[in-house]
Amino acid sequence: MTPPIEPDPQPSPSGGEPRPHDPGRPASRYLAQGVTVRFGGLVALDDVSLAVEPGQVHGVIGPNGAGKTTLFNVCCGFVKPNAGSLTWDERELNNLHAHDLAGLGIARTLQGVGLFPGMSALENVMTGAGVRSTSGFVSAAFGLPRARRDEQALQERAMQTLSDLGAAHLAPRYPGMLPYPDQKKVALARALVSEPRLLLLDEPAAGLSEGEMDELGDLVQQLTSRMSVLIVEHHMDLVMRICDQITVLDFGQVIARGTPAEVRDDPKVIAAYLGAEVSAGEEIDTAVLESHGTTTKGA
Ligand SMILES: Nc1ncnc2c1ncn2[C@@H]1O[C@H](COP(=O)(O)OP(=O)(O)OP(=O)(O)O)[C@@H](O)[C@H]1O
Repeated sequence: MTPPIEPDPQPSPSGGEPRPHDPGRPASRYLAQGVTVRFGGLVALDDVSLAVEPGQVHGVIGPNGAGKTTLFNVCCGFVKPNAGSLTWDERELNNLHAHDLAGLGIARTLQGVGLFPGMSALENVMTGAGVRSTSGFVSAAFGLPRARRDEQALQERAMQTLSDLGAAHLAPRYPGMLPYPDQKKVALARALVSEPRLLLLDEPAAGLSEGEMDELGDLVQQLTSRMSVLIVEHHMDLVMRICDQITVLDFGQVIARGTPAEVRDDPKVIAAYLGAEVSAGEEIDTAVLESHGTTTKGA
């Protein structure tokens, strides 16, 4: 049986090593409870629950078609579940829409980077922070001083965010001119510029080289001092390295949850990836995982 979600557990940090105490640490918990999604006769998610604990990285994995993207889409308001609830800041998110996220302190990146082609990288990043602009529509429309000051501050913050990702040089360039990994950096900067408290990442490592993936992993771990992270990802090495907790889906159901070590050694997880029962305790053969819809570092 899948272990139940504990009422309010202490964070269980990656690899069992306690994270250093940080007074500015995030305090909110993101909960999905009993989420069910049907597409016609197909049950894509069946009573799925997960908890993203404050300041943790929570991974969602599973073979192809397991329901990972559907769960991600529910968490960011793209798909309305047939049953179940989402809770954030101890408040139930009834009828969540994607456009509500920014106001809730939640940001996301998608599989397709979705940058605006007619805007520079810097302008794209600035769009991610629109909600934090304090000047009203009228002052913006008439170019009043307050709007100009806001615009200036926003531009500086967007530049700083790009710079933090080592991407300041991309600022004036247009997405169509950028290689895919750089487009992903800009998309990540656009999510981070709003200073979210929860970051939802859908396959952020897709299309990245081994070195870029290492960099991404380090970055995500650094972000946990300011935010919690939910990540859907195929690259097993990355997931195992950076996640504190992992939820494993198969055929729309949670088949396991726990630390990377717990999940890696779970016979149900191994069987789901291999499509057959194998002996408990056997290491997941990463080459086999690859051929079952899960890629490893550098794949
Ligand atoms: N909009 C949709 N309409 C109908 N069926 C859908 C829709 N979206 C997903 N599905 C089905 O729901 C199931 C779960 O799909 P989902 O994309 O969530 O899985 P996944 O784990 O993300 O797969 P992958 O790793 O291949 O991206 C699949 O059987 C898929 O075909």
